[in-house]
Amino acid sequence: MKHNIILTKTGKSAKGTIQLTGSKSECNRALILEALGGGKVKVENISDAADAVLLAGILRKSEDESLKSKVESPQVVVGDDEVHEVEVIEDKLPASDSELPTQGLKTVDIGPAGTAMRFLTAYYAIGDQEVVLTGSERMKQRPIGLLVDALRALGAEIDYEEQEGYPPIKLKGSFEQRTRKISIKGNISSQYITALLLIAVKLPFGLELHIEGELTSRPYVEMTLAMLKEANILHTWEGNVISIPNQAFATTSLHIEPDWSAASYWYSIAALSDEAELFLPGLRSYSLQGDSVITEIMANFGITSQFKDGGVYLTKEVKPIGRKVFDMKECPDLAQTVVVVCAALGHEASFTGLETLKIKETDRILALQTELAKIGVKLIEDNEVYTLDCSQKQLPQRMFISTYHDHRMAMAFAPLAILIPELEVEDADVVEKSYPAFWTDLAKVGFNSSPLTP
Ligand SMILES: O=C(O)C1=C[C@@H](OP(=O)(O)O)[C@@H](O)[C@H](O)C1
Ligand SMILES: C=C(OP(=O)(O)O)C(=O)O
Repeated sequence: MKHNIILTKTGKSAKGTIQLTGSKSECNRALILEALGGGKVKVENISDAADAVLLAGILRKSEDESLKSKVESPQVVVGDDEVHEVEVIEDKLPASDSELPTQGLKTVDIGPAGTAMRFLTAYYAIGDQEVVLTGSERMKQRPIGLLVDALRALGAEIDYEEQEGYPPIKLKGSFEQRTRKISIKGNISSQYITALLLIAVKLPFGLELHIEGELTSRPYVEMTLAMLKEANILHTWEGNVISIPNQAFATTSLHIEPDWSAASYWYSIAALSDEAELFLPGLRSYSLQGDSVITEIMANFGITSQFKDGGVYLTKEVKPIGRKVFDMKECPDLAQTVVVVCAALGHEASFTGLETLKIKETDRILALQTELAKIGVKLIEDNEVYTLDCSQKQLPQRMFISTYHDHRMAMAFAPLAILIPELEVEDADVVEKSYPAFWTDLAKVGFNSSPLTP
């Protein structure tokens, strides 16, 4: 059932301390490494993001007490209308200390979790059990063909259950490595590349991965290699070739940093407020997450980020907005945040690097265009450059935001409640995918969200 809320905000200042949950991206990688690590890799500060909790439930022992409250339920609601079930044979989940998946799952429903879908595809491809991997209706429209082709070239047997190139897929559990050298296009999703890099160390002959053409979302590949390095897995990256030999994991604890993509909504709140004094504990200036670039982007909107006391302080100074062009290729998950802030402030900026947005939780370009039209703002494409036209901008007294099963649509538009007296947000639970505490955190700085009774 979808729950809409009415969001209002008292005053135009935002002051408070917000403890963000762990990074979904870091956590998903850490969980795969934990599962492959033969008991050597531990994960600290697991994220509350529903996508990560779901992945943990699939990969970890069900008797793991520390996770029990989060993973025990056989059904996980993950931000859309569907309830995704993790189906288990023999009532047993694969043990975290198993080196490769050897028993257990028959059908795994990963819901809307794209990163987890891609990582599990590689993980099960080299295992020895037959697994059907499926997901939400949207997941069945998100391409996986390039990753499947790469895994098949390595020696995996994978079939499509419905549409060629898309989930659901059947992984046969009969891997025999044919080659160590494969190539993959880099401009569709970096998640395919990360998926291959995560399993590389388990390939008997290792991996030599050639990235063809442009690499999108590059910081996510760097995050993967940095986390592998924390587990003592070494690599070389020369030109467009990344090589990882077969190696053993060292005993490691991977500590998950707070989520910088989630932090971006606090920057947006600060940017739309007259006054802001926010503290986000745990965030450091050096981060594995490329989305920490939000500090630089938001400096253009008068937001100062000061790193001290083990976190970041945000303050706001009203000043003219400097930058006109924003390239989002390395930080696609920030695109909605920055586009909405510019639109709300009537700043006619241009955006590049938005190509991958069409294949995420929804077609984010179309979703942005549709919702921004409600405040009279256009997002116009010309040769892959998207420019805001704010000439007809008009903020209404009440606005309804459609969220399209996309957590980032809800979170990017929510700060508009600072400027619009009543904001109705569709399907508020959609935020659970990456930031379940979003609405309760907003309440700490004067937002009020009340459920809309049908
Ligand atoms: O590897 C990751 O953790 C992610 C990579 C990015 O995807 P693409 O590489 O498909 O752009 C990003 O949008 C996603 O939210 C998380
Ligand atoms: C694109 C995203 O996630 P995923 O691809 O993991 O579904 C996201 O969190 O914005």
